[in-house]
Amino acid sequence: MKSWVATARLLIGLGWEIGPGLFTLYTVVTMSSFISPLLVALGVRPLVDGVVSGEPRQIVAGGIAVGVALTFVLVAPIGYRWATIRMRERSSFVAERRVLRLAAGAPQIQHFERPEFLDRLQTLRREAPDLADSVTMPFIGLFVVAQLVISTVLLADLMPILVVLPLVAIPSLWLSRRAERIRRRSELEAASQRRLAQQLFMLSVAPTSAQELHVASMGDELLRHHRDASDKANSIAHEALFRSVLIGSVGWSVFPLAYVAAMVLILHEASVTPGDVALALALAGAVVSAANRVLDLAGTVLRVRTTAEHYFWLAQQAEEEPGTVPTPDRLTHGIELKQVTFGYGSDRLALPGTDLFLPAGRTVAIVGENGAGKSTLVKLLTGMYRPATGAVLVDGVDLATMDLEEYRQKVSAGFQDFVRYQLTVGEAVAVGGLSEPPDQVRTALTKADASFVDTLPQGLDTQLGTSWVDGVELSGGQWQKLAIARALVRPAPLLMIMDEPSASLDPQTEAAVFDRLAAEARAGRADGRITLLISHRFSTVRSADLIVVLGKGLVTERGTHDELMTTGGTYAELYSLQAAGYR
Ligand SMILES: Nc1ncnc2c1ncn2[C@@H]1O[C@H](COP(=O)(O)OP(=O)(O)OP(=O)(O)O)[C@@H](O)[C@H]1O
Repeated sequence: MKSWVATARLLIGLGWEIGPGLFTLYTVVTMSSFISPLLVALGVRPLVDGVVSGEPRQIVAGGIAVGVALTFVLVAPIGYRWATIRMRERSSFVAERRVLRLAAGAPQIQHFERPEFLDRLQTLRREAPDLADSVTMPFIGLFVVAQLVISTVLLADLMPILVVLPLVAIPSLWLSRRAERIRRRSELEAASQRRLAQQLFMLSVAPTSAQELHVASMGDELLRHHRDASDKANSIAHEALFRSVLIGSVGWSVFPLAYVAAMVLILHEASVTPGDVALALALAGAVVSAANRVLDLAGTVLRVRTTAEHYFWLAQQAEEEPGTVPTPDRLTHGIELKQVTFGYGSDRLALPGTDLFLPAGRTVAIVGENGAGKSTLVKLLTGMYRPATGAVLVDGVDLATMDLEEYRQKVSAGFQDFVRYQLTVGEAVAVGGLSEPPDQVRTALTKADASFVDTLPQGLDTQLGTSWVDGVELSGGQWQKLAIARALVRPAPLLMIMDEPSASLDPQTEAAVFDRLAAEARAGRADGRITLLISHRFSTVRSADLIVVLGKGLVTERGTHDELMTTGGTYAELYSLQAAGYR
């Protein structure tokens, strides 16, 4: 029952978000289409009996009811069509926004790693328009039930035994539920194949992958995989649809047969008046219309509830008790990982009980081979992921207890797999700190050595991305400079993370950017700012206050460049190897 109420609340909330006026109008015109058959049934008995007995009051009352009903029949469809078109225009966007909020609004992103989350998200995305189309369902449901009850009372008034007629619908409803369960299972089974087909489609049409695909002539191969994935998804869905339609049809063939039997019973009754017969016939319309609605609704209600269940499930995964401990304005001690374990679901832990101390006011560089766990460390330090055991302590306070929204306002990060925002240049940088004043964008671009922006057709207002008519495409290094600028928009973060920020930069630019980052780090020293650099290029990390070597998620060496060179471990070996390459 609780989930029905929650579904009804979700639908009404969606309707309200689409627009209170439109929602109300849509509800009224939809419900008015139910009134007419009942009014006809109610009006026709006094009308016919009045005509037979010559009673004018009965004729007038019946005539008014039938007249009003006919007016509804004529006017309601016009309003209904208009309101439906307007609702459709808006509803899919509103539903899509709800899904977006679920996907993007969570404080952490850990759930994105789980296939079940992605499958449900895919299913919800496909079915969200259904949800938005059904916003009036809670009211319609009540109305249809009322219509059925009134029709039943009127039938019972004619002949008490007919009160059992609606009960005939129970087995049909039960079979409908079974049919819906089959469909729901198949949707989830097919979701991963649909997701695969969608990914292949996006890969084939994305300009970023077009070059590699064409050089390798992978078009036909991708098409084949796309066909396989969509065929698998379709065959799962078709088989389930066939079974559910079969079960549903068997269920609903019982009801019309029962009604025909009831009509025969009424006509055999000796005391019936002509008005009674007219009422029974008119009620056939009302009951059949109500039964049809119930039939439609039963399917829709179950389908919508299934969709709503995905929504609630996803909301539950993304939701968590927000921490309340405020983030300090400056760091005095530092950030510490204490016996942190973390894995992505496989048996192997990316961080198998890691201890690491990042002292306040220092620049710390982390180096290590591919897969050593450097980026995973960043995910935990930014609070995107939570340790399975152990803790990340910020000046001694467990990050899990802190207000993550506030903490992230004080963290800046540039990532190796940065986003190429198809916005204007100014916007693509400003998203790094939306609450910062606009002139910070210019300052950040200068720090990131992104003077190329001044040569673009509209400077900061230049649209980025070739999918726009006047959009400009940048080189890999220019995109990366924008990503670095984005990370520098916040002038005074507590933690500044640069995860492989210079892979696409030429050596001079890289040196210039690192000089500026070092100056930034010095400027933030008094506030205890920690600058964390992750790089495979050892020349860029040698000036860091502390260098940490990570191996299989554990700290294997730590010290300054000179100390590590003297020790003669992995760092010294790799540094010498890289340095020799440049000689
Ligand atoms: N999203 C993921 N799902 C599953 N496993 C992952 C995921 N991301 C990383 N891993 C695994 O976690 C381990 C650490 O990966 P991580 O990306 O942190 O390494 P890294 O040191 O940053 O590597 P690189 O230098 O190649 O960027 C690796 O074994 C990797 O396979």
